[in-house]
Amino acid sequence: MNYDLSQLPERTPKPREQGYTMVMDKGMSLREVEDFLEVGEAYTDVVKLGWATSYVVPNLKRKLEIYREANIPVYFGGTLFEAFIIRNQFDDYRRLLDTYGMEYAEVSDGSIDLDHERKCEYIRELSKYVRVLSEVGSKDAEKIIPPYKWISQMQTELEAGAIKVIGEAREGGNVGLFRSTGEVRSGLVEEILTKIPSEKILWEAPQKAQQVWFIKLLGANVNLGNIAPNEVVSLETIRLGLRGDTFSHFLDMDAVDPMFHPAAKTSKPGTSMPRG
Ligand SMILES: C=C(OP(=O)(O)O)C(=O)O
Ligand SMILES: O=S([O-])[O-]
Repeated sequence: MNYDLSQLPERTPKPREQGYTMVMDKGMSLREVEDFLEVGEAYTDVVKLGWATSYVVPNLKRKLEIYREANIPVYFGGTLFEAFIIRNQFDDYRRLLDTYGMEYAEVSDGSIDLDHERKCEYIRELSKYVRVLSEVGSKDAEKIIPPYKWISQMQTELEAGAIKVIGEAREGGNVGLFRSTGEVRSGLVEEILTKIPSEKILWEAPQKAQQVWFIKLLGANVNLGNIAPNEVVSLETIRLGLRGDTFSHFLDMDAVDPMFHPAAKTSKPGTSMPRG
């Protein structure tokens, strides 16, 4: 960090198992990746090449090399996995992972109806070769999966070998974990957390209000995903309580200047905490 500041929540150091930031690259140029890494490298744990953009982007090999040089693992979006599966090309998908030297893969069923036992077989098979992130939740806003199903799918996918389970939100943050307005399905999240340890879950939370909600609930080291590359530094400040949204959240009120104690605030108007 550039200077000292007290009372910050402790962030897990890289390589992290917890406190993950998963960034979504939906087609950045090589130069954009380099620029992004200049500021985002320290705060990025894994990059997803969104859905099937890896089929289309030029210079894919070089792009993967640049991320590799920065020690940031990359995986192809789950939609690409689904695009191979629906075409009966699972063996081709495995070869693709091999050809590009991928160390991570996502197994999802956000756009297809996949028998759950079969999904677990794919997780078991791929986890022999790569670290598997499996995703629960549909991309279809009409398909509301009840909490008990989220939980049983997450449990069985972790048992099948997934290192983490991803909660679906899409790039917009308006399905799966969220309502169409972007509001968190808080009852769903709280119910999931009664059964699945939060360090095993990577919550897709592309909108700032969603990131804030999870950080307030689960702390600075919650795993968050589908973060836009140009939001990574902002997210880090929110994790640290250095943006208005979480400004007071991590402070020990006994250690702050008494002028800013809530009691002082009510008795002396005009000395309230600055918002920023
Ligand atoms: C993020 C998305 O999907 P994937 O996990 O396939 O990248 C999406 O469809 O918005
Ligand atoms: O919709 S819920 O689970 O808050």
